[in-house]
Amino acid sequence: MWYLSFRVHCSFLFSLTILSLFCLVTFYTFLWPTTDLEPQENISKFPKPPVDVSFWSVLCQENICDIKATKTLKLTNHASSITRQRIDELYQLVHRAQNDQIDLSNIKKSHYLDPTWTFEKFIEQKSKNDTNDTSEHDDSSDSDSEERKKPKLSFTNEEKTINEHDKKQLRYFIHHVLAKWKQQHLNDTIINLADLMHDTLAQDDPEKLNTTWFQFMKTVNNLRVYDTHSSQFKNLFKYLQYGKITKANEMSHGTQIKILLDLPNGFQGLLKPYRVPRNYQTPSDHFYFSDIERHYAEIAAFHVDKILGFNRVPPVIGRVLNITSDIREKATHKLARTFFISPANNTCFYGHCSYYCDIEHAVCGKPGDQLEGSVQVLLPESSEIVWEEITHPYRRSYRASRKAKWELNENYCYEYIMIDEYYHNRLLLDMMDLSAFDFIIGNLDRHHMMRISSFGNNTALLHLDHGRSFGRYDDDDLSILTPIRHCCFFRYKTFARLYRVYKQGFSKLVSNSLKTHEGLQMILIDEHLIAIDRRLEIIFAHLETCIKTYTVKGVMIDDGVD
Ligand SMILES: Nc1ncnc2c1ncn2[C@@H]1O[C@H](COP(=O)(O)OP(=O)(O)OP(=O)(O)O)[C@@H](O)[C@H]1O
Ligand SMILES: [Mn+2]
Repeated sequence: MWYLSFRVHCSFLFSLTILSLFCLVTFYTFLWPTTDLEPQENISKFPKPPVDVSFWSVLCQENICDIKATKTLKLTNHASSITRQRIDELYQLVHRAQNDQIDLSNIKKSHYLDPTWTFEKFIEQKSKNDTNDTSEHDDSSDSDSEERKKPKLSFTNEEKTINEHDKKQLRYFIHHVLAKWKQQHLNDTIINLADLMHDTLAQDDPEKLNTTWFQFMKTVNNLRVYDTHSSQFKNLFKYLQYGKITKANEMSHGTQIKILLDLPNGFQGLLKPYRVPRNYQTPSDHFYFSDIERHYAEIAAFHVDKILGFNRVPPVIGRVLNITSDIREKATHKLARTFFISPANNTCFYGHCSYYCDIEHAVCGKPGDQLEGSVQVLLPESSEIVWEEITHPYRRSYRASRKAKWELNENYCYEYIMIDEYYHNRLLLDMMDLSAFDFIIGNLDRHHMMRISSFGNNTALLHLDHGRSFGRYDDDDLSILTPIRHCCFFRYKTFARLYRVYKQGFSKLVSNSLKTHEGLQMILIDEHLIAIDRRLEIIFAHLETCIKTYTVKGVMIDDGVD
């Protein structure tokens, strides 16, 4: 009996040992991987250097308010070469010069630095060498068919480039021409889109005259595309953000997916869907022309333009859509055919376009049917409202193997822009404004400039298409400032506005504007906010260099445009 009890005890102890061993092994097997993760979690608490988020990995992230996407290291402010004090001094210099302007428009030829120099004679003399040489000026491989005839200017072998004397005279001539332009347009009446469309609508579609859309069109004029103080501006966002979508159609222009939404009360919106998260950085081996468009960049660009006081970006707001009820069920047959259910059971579509419109780069609802996007008010185009598309003279080559002319010629502004009468009006300084704006938002993709020619000569450039801006926050692409660096002309009024936002804290203003007026979260991560402050200083540094070379009055121009 004792022996039996001893054996039972032994086998019990034995089983207990085996069980404990089993538990220990199981414990380690299951626990090891978790404890293995712990150090990684700890590491992730430390700031990592900013790295490229690859296109493939980011597509797997959720596309609603992806603020959870790994936050990267806050960059320390890169020093620009200019101090706060110097920027203040520059402002004083510019301000004084502006109050002390002479009326250049009434100055006769005798006041030219060289009274024998005239623009006509200069062109005539230079054109002599040009007659047979067409290849030199044919930039058609860079651009789509350019209908406008550009002036031709070439130089003899002995004189490879424009000489210093002619450059000086040409600069003076530009000041003179823009002063004259200011005089001619000082009393221009402001024209709005509603007035341009009124008569035709009254005849063909009188009901449209009573829509909120028509009311908004009254605030889109030749100088700016909205008025922040108007009730129309405030109302507009309700339609873009919440208006019931009645039709979803693909927009045929452009190279990436964009959906035209029919909204209530006559509005139409241009939807750019979520593609990548806020901390996406364009891979450094990607060219600007293959960069994927970002909905948050469209939204951020609108706010930056508004804070800078240009008011040239048609209003945009973020919207959370239901991919099925807002898009699929309202889609045209052509668009609807590209919808499918992904292996993760999400509704997706890819549409038709030349970049990223395939099943590998589909736009998917996630989580569930939800999809974020930017919705921009669509401005009309009709027989009364004619748009003008100007090939940007500083456009990039859009080829990996080729550089554009402006990249190889430091005198490009003198030889191609200043001599071209097409720029002898507000367009020249609108282009400088655009250069500053594009530099701030990091937009390399300004292939064309758009304006509404039905407004006449005094028509502002519209700032459209910023889907490829905010591509990098750790790099400032100085080449975007080439028009300013080459031409060294800038508007007094723009300078004053840049300085005002600089003093008030540029990124703070942008970030407040986003917080107050934008529904989507964290449109610009801190790294981008730091970058825009830094870039504003770099613009001042560029202007300082221009001023050192050409004096304040040689650089700053008042063409009457606010
Ligand atoms: N808000 C708007 N109102 C009216 N027309 C617009 C608006 N936004 C864009 N467009 C028109 O649609 C065209 C294409 O839009 P957008 O440039 O945004 O597309 P994209 O795919 O980026 O084009 P690309 O690849 O050629 O740069 C513009 O050039 C302009 O003519
Ligand atoms: Mn584009």
